[in-house]
Amino acid sequence: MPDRSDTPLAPVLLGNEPGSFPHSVLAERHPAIIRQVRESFPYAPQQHRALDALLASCTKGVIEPLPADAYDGEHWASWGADACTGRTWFDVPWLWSESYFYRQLLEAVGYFTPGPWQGIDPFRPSKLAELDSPETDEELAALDALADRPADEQDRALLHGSLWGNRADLGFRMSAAQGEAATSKTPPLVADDSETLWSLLPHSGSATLCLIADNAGRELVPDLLLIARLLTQGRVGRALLHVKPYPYYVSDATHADVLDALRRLTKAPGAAATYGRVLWSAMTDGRLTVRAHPFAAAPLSYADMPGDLREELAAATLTLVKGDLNYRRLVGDRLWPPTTPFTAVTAHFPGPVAALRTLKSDVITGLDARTEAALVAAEGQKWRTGGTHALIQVRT
Ligand SMILES: O=P(O)(O)OC[C@@]1(O)O[C@H](CO)[C@@H](O)[C@@H]1O
Repeated sequence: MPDRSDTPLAPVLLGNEPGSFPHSVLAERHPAIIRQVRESFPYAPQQHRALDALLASCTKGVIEPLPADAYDGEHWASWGADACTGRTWFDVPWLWSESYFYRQLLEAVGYFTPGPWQGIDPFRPSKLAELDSPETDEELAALDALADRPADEQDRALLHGSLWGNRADLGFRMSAAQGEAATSKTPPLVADDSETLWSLLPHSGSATLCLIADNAGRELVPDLLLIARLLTQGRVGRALLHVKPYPYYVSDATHADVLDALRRLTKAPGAAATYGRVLWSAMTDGRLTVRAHPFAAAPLSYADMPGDLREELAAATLTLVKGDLNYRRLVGDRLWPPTTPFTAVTAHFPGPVAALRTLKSDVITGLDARTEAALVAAEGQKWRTGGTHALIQVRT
């Protein structure tokens, strides 16, 4: 396995280059998210004023500190707040800027302030709409036909459901054209280590799986279906589902979203309800546990994870890391040459790890030179951010 120390560090992504994808997220997507949040609930004048102030700060101003009594002030101090405060949002690491934006957005709507708005998720209306959509009905109905297929086909379908479910993230839809297909000249999967993934989960009933979730709604539903399948097939004996401690990156899953998705499954007709019951009983007997570690919303790479989380992930047979943002945190939010070995940039991870991700940002590693050349020849650099390609990468 290539060692991390053999791999020169690539530049950290910043948002200060006009025309770049990170710049467009800070300059266009964040103001659009503030607009969306204003419309999500009848917020009071002081909340609108706080949103005005955040809009001014994040587009034309500098990074402001959290309130002195913020419950997580110490976390943010240890995550680099002092070094970033007073600088523009465009000049600090992009990952830091984005993560802090969501923290300040929740501050503005009173999510952490004792009172009637405490704990009200500004993104819940859009998450619920997605869960209630006809597309979700169709996806769940497809489970009925799947039940008659051979076991390995069912495994594969549910793995791919979880993988491509990552395309359905609500923040991403604000800036990407929907429905674009990968060109016929380039494969939808740019890397596929799924055979290795399955070999790590034999039918022994003894494996522990950690799944680090990404989005709620149409991504979390197939993630839960995959967990149910792995539990019923004995490929996994115990599963830990890691979600965010508070609403984040528009549609990221929280514990409340897990419960909404689970209720959606148990109330559905046909096979979907059976999956729902499997998950319900696994939660009640302790085979499926939901975790919301503060580090899940940290603006840092997983290389910097704290000891308690490291210990938990070290004990897992496999950790499945879902989505684009988690991929950025797994390999480091850097402009790596695409052929940089995935095994080298994930050498820090405490145990076997698999990334399931659709490509929605510039960060990419682990491609072979031929695949990269074919992608560039067909699409320029659009394949990196368009969400039309995906990968399954494993480090054992
Ligand atoms: O993690 P996810 O939901 O797959 O994607 C998150 C995302 O939409 O947000 C970031 C930009 O804000 C990008 O990394 C990525 O495109």
